[in-house]
Amino acid sequence: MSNIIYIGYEFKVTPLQPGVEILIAELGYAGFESFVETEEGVTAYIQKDEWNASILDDVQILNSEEFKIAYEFNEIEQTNWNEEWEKNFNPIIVDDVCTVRAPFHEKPNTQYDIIIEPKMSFGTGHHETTHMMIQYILKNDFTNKSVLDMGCGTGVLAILAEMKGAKPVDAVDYDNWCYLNSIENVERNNCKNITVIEGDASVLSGRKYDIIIANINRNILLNDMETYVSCLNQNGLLFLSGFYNDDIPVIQETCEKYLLKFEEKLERNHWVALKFLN
Ligand SMILES: C[S@@+](CC[C@H](N)C(=O)[O-])C[C@H]1O[C@@H](n2cnc3c(N)ncnc32)[C@H](O)[C@@H]1O
Repeated sequence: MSNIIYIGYEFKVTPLQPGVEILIAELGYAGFESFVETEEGVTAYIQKDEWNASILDDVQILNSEEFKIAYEFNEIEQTNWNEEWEKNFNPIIVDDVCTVRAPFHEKPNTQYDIIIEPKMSFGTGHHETTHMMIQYILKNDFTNKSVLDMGCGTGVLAILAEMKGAKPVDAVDYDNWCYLNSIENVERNNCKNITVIEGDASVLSGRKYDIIIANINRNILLNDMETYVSCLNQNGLLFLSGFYNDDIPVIQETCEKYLLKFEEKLERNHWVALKFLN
């Protein structure tokens, strides 16, 4: 990884909160991979290969009158992500029962302890959508269920699914770096029932699952919904996240078109996660 070129954006944000929190969420969905909070705002990183000149066009907070945001960007060669993460990645605890932490953090007392070497993949539990998907996995029965984690990022949701008794579990991501990072994290957590697959919805043909978890984004979910539903067993569950409250009608309408039944909504900071029954 050491020779990958990144573009680093240094944002100065006033007022700092909730400006930085909203900005990070929006940048994550624009394709930025990692964030380091600073005294004045946040520095966000994206691989040069993923960057384009209109990368910030959909980041709405930049046009908001509530926040003053200035930025500059530079090309950088980042060589020591571990050191960066060690300084900036705190463990998170979900509902007092599940900790997501890095290998260098102390072992917690929670029932579930997930160790993630986050490097550059989305999925440390810090994002609202990951947090809500963890909550869904914690409160639903995964024992002996076949599970698909679509858009697995670090593999965190697949790992928790296995810890909750799911098997077999497929973890799919189209990003090569996420694919490799998920394999590492699956091994690090001694998971035995997870297969990590590199690809998009086209790799799903012919596969069947009792539960599908997909934390991606509105457009990919809408685009691939038909495929997901075709892979879902009767009475199977579909958990979706990666979109905002405002997106619920279009997501729900698409799910209902494929005869899924809406069951539950979770919400954090305008982000939502939905549960559907087949
Ligand atoms: C929002 S992150 C979620 C990561 C993790 N599941 C979590 O909950 O934290 C979305 C992930 O989906 C992957 N992704 C985006 N579009 C995809 C597609 N069409 N097929 C497979 N993976 C995709 C991205 O590479 C990214 O890792």
